[in-house]
Formats: sequence, C-alpha cells, structure tokens
Amino acid sequence: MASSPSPPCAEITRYGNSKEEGLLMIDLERVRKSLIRQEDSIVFSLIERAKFPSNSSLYKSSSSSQIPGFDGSLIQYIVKETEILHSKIGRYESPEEHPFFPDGLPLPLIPCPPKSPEFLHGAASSININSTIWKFYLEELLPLFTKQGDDTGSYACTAVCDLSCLQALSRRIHYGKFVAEVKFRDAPEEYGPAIRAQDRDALMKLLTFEDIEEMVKKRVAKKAMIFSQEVNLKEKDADDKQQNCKIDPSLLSRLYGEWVMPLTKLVQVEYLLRRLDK
Ligand SMILES: O=C(O)C(=O)C[C@]1(C(=O)O)C=C[C@@H](O)C=C1
Repeated sequence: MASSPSPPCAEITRYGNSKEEGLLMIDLERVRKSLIRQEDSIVFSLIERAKFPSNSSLYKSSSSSQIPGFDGSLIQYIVKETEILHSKIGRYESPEEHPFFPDGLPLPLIPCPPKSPEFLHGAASSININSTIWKFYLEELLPLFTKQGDDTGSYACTAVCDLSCLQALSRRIHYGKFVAEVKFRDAPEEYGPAIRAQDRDALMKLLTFEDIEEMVKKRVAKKAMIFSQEVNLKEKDADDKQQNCKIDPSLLSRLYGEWVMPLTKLVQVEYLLRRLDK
C-alpha cells in the first residue's frame, strides 16, 4: 500500500491509495530510528575527514584568490557550487535538506514529483540554522578531530569530506523539525499553552529527555570505536581496538552532547514557536 513519498524524503512514508486519502505516517519511534541511522553517516564522514590534516588555509579567503569573480574561501566556493548543482536536480525541494548558501539558488531543471500533503507546518521552511552549524564545524569541531598540518595536495579531497560532514550534520540537526512535529501531534494539549505563551524555556523542558540523550552519547562513542577499527582477521583484545581508532570515540559523545543535540533542540524550539502560526 505504501507509495513513494513526495517530495523525496528518505524516512517518511505516505500510505493510502490516492493522493487525497494519503496520510503521512510518522511517529517518535520512527523519527528516532532515522536519527540513529543518521549517526552512521556522521561518524563515517568524520572518520573520512580525519584522514587529512587540518589544512587551515582552505578556510581562509586567500585560498580562492585564483578563482575569478569569487570572494570567499575555497571551502565556501566548493560548497556554494555544489549546492547550485544540487538545487538544479531538486535536492532542496525535500524538507529534510537545507542549503548553506540559500541566496539565489536556481530552480530545479528536472521535474519534481507532485507535492503530497505536507507533514510539517509551513513555517518550517523559514528555519535554517546552517550558519551556526558552519561556524561550529569550522571553528570548534575541526580543530578537535584533525591533526595540525597543511597539505596543499589534499585540499580538494579535504573540502569534499568537509562537505559530507556539513551536510550530514545539517540534515540531522534540522531533523529536529520532524521530531518537534511528532511531539506536538502526540501532545498538543501540553505544547499548546507554551507555544501560545511563546515560552522557550517551557518548550525546551517539554521536549528534553535526558535519559535518551545519555544513550545517544554512549551509542555514538561506541559507533566511533567500532566503525574506525582496523578490521583484522586475527582476534584482537578490547584495549587494542580502542587504541587503533581512527577517531577518538569520546569526541563523538562530546560532539553530540555539546553541539548536535543542543542544536537539534534549538531547531525543535524554533519550529514549535511557529507551530500555531496561521
Ligand atoms: O529523541 C528525542 O526525543 C529528541 O528530541 C532528539 C534528541 C536528540 O537530539 O537526539 C533531542 C532531545 C531529547 O532530549 C533527546 C534526544
């Protein structure tokens, strides 16, 4: 009975025989499953980025001086140009995707499937915190999990890895919109008064589950350890596995505890504040 979703959301399935009766089925368990799956992409993309040194010149304006007519760093150039291409093929028609440089993006050149009933409130499209994600990634995260060094020969590959990391983090953090919508639908009588009072603190309290956050932090650290092991056919002991990690597992739990979950919650609050807008 399930037909493919439209716009192309990876995780949301539309049920029903016709467009009119189609219902978007999504619950907290399903949303959390998606967040768990997205952890894999984040951990893998960070492992890939950690192969290269910090390459800090890549993030300075001078790095793109040879590109005519472009004012910005090489990483900005690569992300901007990639987003132009992705926009032409309809990537940003999906409510799960958010560009880092939204101004002046071209419309899709290929036909996008007709829109099914929106799951999110219309105000969702006005929420994009990628400028905050960009800043924390470049200024706080990169110095933590890359080794100091400059290798001009690897700039392009480094930037491509940065792009994957940024996109994976952005998708996960903005997924807070879906989490918030599900929570609101589950308990409108609890969220309604806080929304009408525009009470950020009350909303934050309502949507926070500390036990889940602890579990998430432990799980991502474990994933970092497992995914970044050298796979060896000979059995290794646990200490050995820990030492050979390509990325420090405790960094992953710190990343989630200090940035990923707080920013996901910020997106949830921003969304809920607008949830009853007409
Ligand atoms: O699972 C939830 O309920 C969420 O809102 C997601 C999330 C997270 O970002 O992982 C955020 C807030 C909660 O405190 C727990 C976890």
